[in-house]
Order: sequence, then C-alpha cells, then structure tokens
Amino acid sequence: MSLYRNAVWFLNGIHQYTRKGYEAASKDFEPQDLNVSVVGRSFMITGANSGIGRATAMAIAKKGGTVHMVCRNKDKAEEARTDIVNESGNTEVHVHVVDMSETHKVWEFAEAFKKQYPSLNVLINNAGCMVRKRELNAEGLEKNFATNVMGVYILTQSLIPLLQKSRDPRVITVSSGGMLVQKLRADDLQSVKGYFDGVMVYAQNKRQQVVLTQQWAKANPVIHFSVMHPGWVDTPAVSTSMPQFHRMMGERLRGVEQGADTVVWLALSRAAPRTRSGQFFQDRRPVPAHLPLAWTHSSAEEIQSFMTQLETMARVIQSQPDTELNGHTSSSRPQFV
Ligand SMILES: NC(=O)c1ccc[n+]([C@@H]2O[C@H](COP(=O)([O-])OP(=O)(O)OC[C@H]3O[C@@H](n4cnc5c(N)ncnc54)[C@H](O)[C@@H]3O)[C@@H](O)[C@H]2O)c1
Repeated sequence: MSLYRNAVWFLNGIHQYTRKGYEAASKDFEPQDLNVSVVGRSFMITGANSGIGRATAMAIAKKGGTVHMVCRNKDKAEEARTDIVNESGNTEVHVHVVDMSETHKVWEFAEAFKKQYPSLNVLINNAGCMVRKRELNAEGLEKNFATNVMGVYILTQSLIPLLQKSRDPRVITVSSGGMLVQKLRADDLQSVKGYFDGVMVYAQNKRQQVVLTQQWAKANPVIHFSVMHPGWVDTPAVSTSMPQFHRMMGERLRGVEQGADTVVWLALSRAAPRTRSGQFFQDRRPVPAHLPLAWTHSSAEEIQSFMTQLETMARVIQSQPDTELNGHTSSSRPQFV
C-alpha cells in the first residue's frame, strides 16, 4: 500500500507541486483577492527569517500588517527583519526569539505574548524541520514531533483565547503534501517503534497537523483554521534535508513567493474565511486530505486518542518548572512513549 501511495503522490507532485504546477493553477487566481490593506491587523509567523515564512512576512509587511517574527536564531531574525523593514517601509515588524522545539519555552512565550499584546488576528504556524536521526528535546520528546506538532499545538492552544478576542481571527498551518502518504499513527507519537525514517516521521507530523486543524476547527467556530501545502519549493529546508531531491528537481522547484502564495492568500484575502474552516489547501483551493483508495482515514477513536495524548503531554510540560527541565537527566525526563 505504501508503494501505491508514494507512486500516486509523486505523479501528482510532478504535475501540481512544481513551478509549472503553480503557473497552471495561478491562471484561476482572482487578482483582486490580494488587493487589501491590513494596517492595524497583527500576524505572528513562526520560522519567519527564511524561505516560505520570510516571503510571507515580507508580503504581509508590504500590505501594512504588524508582523511578529518568531525565530530560533536572533542574528538571522534581525537580518531578515532589517530586509523586510527596508523593502516594505513598514517598521511594525517585531522579532521574538523562540526555539519551537523547546516545548516549555514555547508555552512561556505564548503566555507572555498574551500579557503584552491586546490582540492577534492571524497565527501562521510555518516553522518546521526534518531531523533525520532520532533526538530528544529537554522534555523527552522526539525533536521532529516537538517542533512540528507539540510546538504548534502549545502555541496555538495558548493563543486561542487572544485570537478569539480579535477581529476576523485565522490560524494557518504550513503542512506538506508529503502527509498524503501517511495515516495518523496515534500509537507511536514518539517514533520508537521500528526503524526511524526521518522523512516518514516528518510526513507523519504533517498528517498530524492536518488532523489537528480539523479538530481545532470543530472546537473553535469563531476562528478560521486552515492547513496547506506550499508545493515543492527551493528553500534551505529542502536543500539541506533532502539534497538528492533538491538536485533532481532543480529548476522545477517553485520560488519562495510561489510557495508562500497560498499562505498569504489564506492570511490576507476576504475570500479565505468564506471557505469552510478546517480544510487542506493547495494553490488557493481546498483539496482532499487523502489520496483515492489510500486507506489513510482515521477512526474517531484514533483521533480522540491523538488529541488526548497531546493535551496530557501539554499539561505535564506546562506544570513542570523550567529549571527542572534544564537540569534534566534522561532518567528524570517525563516519559511520553
Ligand atoms: N520547501 C518545501 O518544498 C516545502 C514543502 C512542504 C512543506 N514545507 C514546509 O514549509 C515550512 C517552511 O519551510 P521552508 O521550506 O520555507 O524552509 P526554510 O528552511 O527556509 O524555513 C524553515 C524555517 O523554520 C525555522 N525553524 C525550524 N526549526 C525551528 C525551531 N525549532 N524553532 C524555530 N524555528 C524553527 C527555520 O529557522 C526556518 O526559519 C516548513 O514547515 C516545511 O515543512 C516546505
């Protein structure tokens, strides 16, 4: 079955996820959709110093929005901020240094942000990673899961009350079409079973983001949730984590603005919140979150188990003093396996 899924996915990808795929899809775009001013609206973007996140931050700054860049590396973030301010002429661009893999710190950041800022209109969960070896964070969580899922979960859950108070609130999560080859595996969130394949762990995390978005949409009707695939985009993430794929695709990869286009459309356009909340998007359109005949649908019990585990982990991590986590030994880490 996984061979079938991979083959269908790759054939779809060659037609749709490339630069040519974008150019074909963009013929149906409504040019007026991005003819908006978002002065006075605020946008938080994780991983905003590079690739798709940076192109999104630049596009939003150019439309007058207040941008909160959430980045791991202060120097790289400040450099990107300078470029964004210079090119957009918008000085309402703020840097927050947060490593999304450090779960307790993500929670502390979100709590502090809520106290400091009266509103947040749009949260864009863009930061993502593909760590090829199994590594753990201070809380004992597998690194890909910690960054791509737990960080996204904690940040979003913590900011939901602030988003709910704000006008036209939206949450956009940058997933990947790679998730189409994966069925939710709620029984192995820490990837301890079998051989550790970083590419498949990443794809599983991206499936988890899609499931999370569907569940958030059901639980929070005031907020518009969406999750999306940017296509295959020429970014440092691809060149460093998948060098062979990067070489093979070469000129066929999308540029960063093309990859960011649907994120920007979901964040800015008036059309986006008129779509049903909780859907998976590609090139400004909701598309199925499952390949035909791929058996990747999950039961209500599997989804419930996944959500319960996330909530339990979040509670344990939030209740732990940061000092305790910094001084951890592997035996004193909480066990989430
Ligand atoms: N490029 C593609 O073809 C492609 C395809 C599908 C999905 N995506 C997704 O797009 C998103 C953006 O990636 P990109 O392609 O622009 O790559 P990129 O390397 O240019 O950007 C990734 C960003 O995430 C940040 N990041 C990673 N780990 C972090 C952490 N622990 N804490 C804080 N920030 C962290 C990086 O610093 C960087 O700013 C990712 O979620 C990625 O999975 C990319």
